[in-house]
Amino acid sequence: MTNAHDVDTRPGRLLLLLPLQAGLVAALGLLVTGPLAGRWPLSAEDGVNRALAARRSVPASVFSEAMSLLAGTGSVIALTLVACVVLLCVPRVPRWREVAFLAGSVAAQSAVFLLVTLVVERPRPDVPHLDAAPPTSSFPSGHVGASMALFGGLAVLAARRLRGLRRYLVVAALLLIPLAVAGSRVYRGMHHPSDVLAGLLNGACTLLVVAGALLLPGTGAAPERAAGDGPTEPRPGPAGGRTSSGARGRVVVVRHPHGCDGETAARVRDVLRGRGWTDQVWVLTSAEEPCGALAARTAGADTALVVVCGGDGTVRACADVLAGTGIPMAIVPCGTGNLLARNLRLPSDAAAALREALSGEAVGVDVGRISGDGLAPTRFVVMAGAGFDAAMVRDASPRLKEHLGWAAYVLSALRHLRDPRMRLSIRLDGGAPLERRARMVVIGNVGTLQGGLPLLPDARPDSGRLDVVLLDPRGPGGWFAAARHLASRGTGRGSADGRPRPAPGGPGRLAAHGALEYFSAARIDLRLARAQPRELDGDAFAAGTRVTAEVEPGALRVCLPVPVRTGAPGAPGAPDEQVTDGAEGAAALSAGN
Ligand SMILES: Nc1ncnc2c1ncn2[C@@H]1O[C@H](COP(=O)(O)OP(=O)(O)OP(=O)(O)O)[C@@H](O)[C@H]1O
Repeated sequence: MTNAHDVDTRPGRLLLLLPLQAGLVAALGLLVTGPLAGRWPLSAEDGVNRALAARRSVPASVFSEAMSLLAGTGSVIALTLVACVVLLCVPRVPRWREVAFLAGSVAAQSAVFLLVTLVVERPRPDVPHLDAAPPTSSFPSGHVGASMALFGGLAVLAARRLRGLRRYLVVAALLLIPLAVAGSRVYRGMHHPSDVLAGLLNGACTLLVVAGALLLPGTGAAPERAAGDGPTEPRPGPAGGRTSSGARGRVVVVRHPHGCDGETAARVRDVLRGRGWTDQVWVLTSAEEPCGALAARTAGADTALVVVCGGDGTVRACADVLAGTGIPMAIVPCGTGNLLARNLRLPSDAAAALREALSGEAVGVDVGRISGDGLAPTRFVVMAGAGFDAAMVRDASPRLKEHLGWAAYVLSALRHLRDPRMRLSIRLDGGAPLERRARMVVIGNVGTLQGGLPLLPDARPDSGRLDVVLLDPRGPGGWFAAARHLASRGTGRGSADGRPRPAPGGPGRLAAHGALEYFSAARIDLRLARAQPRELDGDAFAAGTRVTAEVEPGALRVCLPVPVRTGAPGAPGAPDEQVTDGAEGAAALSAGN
């Protein structure tokens, strides 16, 4: 549990470690030049310098000169300035905190270095020098310390931003630079090996201290605000009136650590504090507990709001706990698909979504309750599926998801285009079973996929019903017709076959030459002839033959911005054209109208 109040003073306290660090490096320098001088391994250092000086070559000298130039004072200042300008101008939201970290690390390292050289005096190695020797002590190496602060600092930022293989490659490449500078300085006869080790140590310690002060979530550094951010004063919000002391109640923040990185978490924390939610309890999700300890945190406690920082899987797991409790949920989209957030028209930026949600109203949204063989009763908020889409979800590579986002699902889908059709029977609201063949069956609470593709054009999160689509394309022509139908609905262009018509001999509505069949019901019972892969809100579940889904109208209170738009975005003439304002609109959605 982390309380925002507990961490306010940490940055100041951590920066106090810098003088301590200067003292330690200076003490090390005094040891190296005093009692330890002449003892192994320091006694071997002159030999190393002499051996390198004796083996100098043109390529090595050119390389070492380039490295020394790169780590020179002028280059480090210029590169730091460029990096800071890039951090401020290139991302959508200026990265003030990262700028402060980088510039602060470079400046703090130099300050510690200068302080140490006031105390420690060590002559340069007794070999020919390839550079003019600066007046400072040989211990520690300023070039190496500066390059560690700058390139090591960039490595820290890259490690926070990048994912997968790219992260390791970039971080390794950046960390190699100070090592190459260290070797170059010894090669050029400018430093003993222990000088460059002390430079590396000084740079690394500076990074640790400054990162601890400025980058860790909850360090209480100046809030980072996007352009157009609202005022920081607490405003009327979706839930949880103020206590007598003026503060709001407790907010539990559920954080999927992979999707919601440290910086996003810090922005979420800042937005919440700016809106008066100072009593924050943070819980982390895990593969085994996709909503962390949310149930324990909300059981019996006075939780006024739950903020979910994750993708649809995390939102689903939290919704399963919160449905029916009345505790409102705010969604901070941090996943790959974020389909519920998209369908509810929340901004894709995490902090912006939270700000808008907190400025709006908590309204009732339907959830689906689902069970089956090997599927313990649980809930979903987006879509549940069996067949093609579940196989696609199951086989999407996590690594590709990290690099390509939802395009990874498209690649996975291509592998399953030729999967065999399923035989199934479907019962709607306890009616007679309908026998069908299909490649995929999807039951949806909302209907729009990535790119505005309306898989279930009539689905609305407040309809009090669930929508169903069966996909049964025959051959490439069928797939093309289905794709064209969905795409034309997505862009608002109707096709000749675009109008769904009643299915002959059943309650469904056919479209795309019969490749798509739509239903709607409050309860759906599915029987599959053979065990099929199944998915809930983008997470694969065990294969099985039975699925029962039932709607729980308005069971989940979700904080939505006002004006409230309802319906499937992108569907022409569909409810997404409706825009209602303020509390009235929220109330209408809440009532499932
Ligand atoms: N700390 C964790 N480490 C590994 N897996 C986790 C962790 N926390 C949650 N998970 C798993 O992540 C899945 C939920 O991920 P989530 O849906 O939030 O992200 P996503 O798949 O990227 O987003 P989306 O569903 O929007 O595409 C669950 O299957 C859960 O078991």
